[in-house]
Amino acid sequence: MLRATSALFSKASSMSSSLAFKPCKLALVQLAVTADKSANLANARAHVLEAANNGANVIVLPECFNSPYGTSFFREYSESIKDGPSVKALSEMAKEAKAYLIGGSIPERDPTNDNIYNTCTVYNPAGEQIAAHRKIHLFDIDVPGKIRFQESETLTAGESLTHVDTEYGKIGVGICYDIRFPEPAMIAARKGCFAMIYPGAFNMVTGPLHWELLQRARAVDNQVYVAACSPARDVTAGYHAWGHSTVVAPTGQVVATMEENQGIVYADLDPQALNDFRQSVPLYAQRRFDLYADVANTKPQ
Ligand SMILES: NC(=O)CCC(=O)C(=O)O
Repeated sequence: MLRATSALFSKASSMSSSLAFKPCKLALVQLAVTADKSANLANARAHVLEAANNGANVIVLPECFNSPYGTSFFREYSESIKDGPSVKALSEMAKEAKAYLIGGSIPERDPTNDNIYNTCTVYNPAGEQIAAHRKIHLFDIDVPGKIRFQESETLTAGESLTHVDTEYGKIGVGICYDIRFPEPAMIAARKGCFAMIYPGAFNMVTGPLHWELLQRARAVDNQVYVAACSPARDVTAGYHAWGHSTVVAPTGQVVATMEENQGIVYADLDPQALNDFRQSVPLYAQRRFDLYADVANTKPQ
């Protein structure tokens, strides 16, 4: 499904923030993930090359694409992001595809402290690892009778925000539950990122409620592109991913999405559309940080 960004926002005015970035084609690979790590890597490679053959310049894989998603699997599947088999495969894929690769996430074991992180590594078209984002908000929820998941049983949270320079412009990266927190997306946008990209794996309870809503919220709040890339749903697995990998425009409109099966969704990211909307609705010139700069020091009551 592809919908064009509305022409409603094509008028320019002078009070705005405009971003210089180059158009690019984004591909989200909604991968079918199994318990076989090598098979997952081979499947990822085939889909990354397919996306590149179809003209994608920036290709995204899902959260936990090389391992089943579950706290009992993270340590068993974990590996180093310096020289483990998954990062080697990702680097080769990016090089072969001649595209930027936002490599979903993998369970990372840090050999210096034995901690396990949920980590997204990013590669340039030469296959060089140019960033690593460790999920900063761990997915710990308990919806009685519906879903309880506690990443913190085995994972450690990351400690930094991630903004990646590419030849198309700067991209902010988060992982799944990170999207629930507006602040990292806002900071990324203010630092000049034109897109926030989230490998993610929502579930059958919160997916229908919030997956698209959160992407649209982060996009419209910050007037940036937002994309979230899920694994395909596997009803035989312990965790049933929602699927529905989606791209949202800076207007808040869904420009590309899909259902729950394995596949690739594409979207053209266009600086003109972003800048036109920022000129029509000039939030960046209108913000009142004099009234709400202190939000981080305001304790919830
Ligand atoms: N893998 C995750 O972080 C899942 C997040 C999720 O489902 C949510 O509701 O938030």
